[in-house]
Amino acid sequence: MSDAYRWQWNCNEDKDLSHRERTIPLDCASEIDPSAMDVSAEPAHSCKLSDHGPVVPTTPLVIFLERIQETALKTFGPMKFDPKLYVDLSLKFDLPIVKQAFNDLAKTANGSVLPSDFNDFLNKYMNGAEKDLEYVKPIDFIAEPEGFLPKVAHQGVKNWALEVHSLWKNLSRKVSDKVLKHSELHTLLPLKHPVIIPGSRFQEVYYWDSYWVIRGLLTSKMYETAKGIIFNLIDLIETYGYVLNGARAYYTNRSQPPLLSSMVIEVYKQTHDMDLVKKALPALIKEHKFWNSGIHVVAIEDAQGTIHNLSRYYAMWNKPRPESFTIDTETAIKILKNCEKEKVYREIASAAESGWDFSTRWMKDTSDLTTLSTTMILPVDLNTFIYKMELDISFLAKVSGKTSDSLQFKEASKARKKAMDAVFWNKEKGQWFDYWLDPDSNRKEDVYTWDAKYQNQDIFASNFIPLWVRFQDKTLVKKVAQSLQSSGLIRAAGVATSLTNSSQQWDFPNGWAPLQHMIVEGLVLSGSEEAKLLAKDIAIKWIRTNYVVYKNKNVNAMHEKYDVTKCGEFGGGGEYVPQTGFGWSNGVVLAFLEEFGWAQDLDPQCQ
Ligand SMILES: OC[C@H]1O[C@H](O[C@H]2O[C@H](CO)[C@@H](O)[C@H](O)[C@H]2O)[C@H](O)[C@@H](O)[C@@H]1O
Repeated sequence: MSDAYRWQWNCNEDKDLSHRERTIPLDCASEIDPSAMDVSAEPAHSCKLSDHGPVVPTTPLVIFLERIQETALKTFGPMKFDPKLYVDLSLKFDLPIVKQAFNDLAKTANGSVLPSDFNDFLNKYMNGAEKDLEYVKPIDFIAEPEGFLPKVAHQGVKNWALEVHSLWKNLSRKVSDKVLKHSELHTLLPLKHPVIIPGSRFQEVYYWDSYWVIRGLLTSKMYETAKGIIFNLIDLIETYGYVLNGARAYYTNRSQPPLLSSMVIEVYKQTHDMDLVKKALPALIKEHKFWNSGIHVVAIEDAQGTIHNLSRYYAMWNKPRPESFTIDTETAIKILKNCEKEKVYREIASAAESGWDFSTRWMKDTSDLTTLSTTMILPVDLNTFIYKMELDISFLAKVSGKTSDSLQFKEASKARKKAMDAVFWNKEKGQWFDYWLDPDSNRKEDVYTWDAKYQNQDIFASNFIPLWVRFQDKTLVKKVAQSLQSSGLIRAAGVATSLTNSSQQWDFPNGWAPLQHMIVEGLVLSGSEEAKLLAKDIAIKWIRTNYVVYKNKNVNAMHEKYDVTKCGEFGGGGEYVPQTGFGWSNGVVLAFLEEFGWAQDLDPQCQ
């Protein structure tokens, strides 16, 4: 990346704004003197690693709610404190009125308020997140759809599956008219179509979660609801140029694992809806450009001298994440220089963009979050998703009669496959490894030089995600399946995320529904009998643990993640308490039951 390009990002700072309010538009001009733009007021050379990259503007409401969040922490204390709650509040009056009332509150020297005064203020001037959304029964929900899970013979499992299916009603919402009319008072974004939320603290749509929600909805024969979700995501691309992490004003500075094309393909396979395809295609092409230009793309020269392009996560943000403002501020407290803090904040936000927030996968020191280096890693899974996006766009363009687009994306997919083979694939180990970009590596201009020593050979479930798309090659699948079996990831209740117990949620001993699903589906699609048996074994373990937790924990709830070391335990770790609901877990259980069924004599209890 050339310095000329870097400076474009530091060109439009508004000096009248507070440090927190300064933002750098993506398309600002490049003539301004870069040294005048340094927010940290520290010379760049004094920073060990300084931040580079665009910053998407945030809204005055988000900035105000961050102050509310900080005050709430000081007032109520850290016990059971969830910072997200405060950036999800909406205003009952215009921002200047609410700001004034907040400024008028009597505060102690450390910024806390008498709890009763703060509660009165919140009640008088704010609404809770639940007021922004209305429960809505999905138009295509039927208590027992015709042809529902024909392969499930066990009555107990069938009844449970029907309960899971009925959870779509609990998770279905419509953005309220108040939000549509006065969006400036709400951080919830005004989506037109009904949504399915993950559940609990996640009361808004999430990008990659939606793929597994849709897989479940298809099993539930809820095609219209599935299409509505896709249309909302397309609207986000039309507005922002990419799908946001989630449908909140504070998520506009990053995306999430790009799976929209996969959603469109799955719905198209079931409905053959050409209108959907025609609407989706231009948006998908726009999204492809987002992931393959600017900061998201990296050039790397392989051992044979061929130059490849691969993509990386790179959030357009260098401050604490608003939904975790107090947490990120605390994490970076030991970093003294602003320029280095901004770098840490960008790495944190980029890890959130990866969907794996947080994981030792992105950390130099597995016990220290300030060593997150997300933007310096070429991730195997992201490039698998973009490879799939290229194949999907090629297919969708073909069925729409757009032959030249179809050929162009076919070529792009071939180039990425070659790049993934050259950079990630490790023949000896039978896995694809993330590649760490070494800033000091022998680099010619903007091109990194590949070196085997920068493949991260630690074991993560993501090392096996290409199986999901690369299932055509039977010999390769066999090798990868053997490597998976001996990796140590397959445990009593499913596939672990990694082998490192770091207390981060995207690490051992947690297992996540999307990871189980992509690995299992990849093994099934391979057509190899051995791989299929392994897939079935993982799916049965996963279904059992979901079933037993649901039945035995007295709450009849599906969880966000599970502890895969023991059947019947939900997961933990990370920065918030375990959540229930839960969109993608429901989707994956239904998709597995559709694929594998459940025999009458197969006990769903832990063995
Ligand atoms: O509030 C902290 C973080 O929460 C989200 O991440 C987690 O939940 C998402 C919704 O289920 C899921 O998509 C993600 O993989 C989880 O790690 C959110 O996406 C983050 O941006 C946010 O900082």
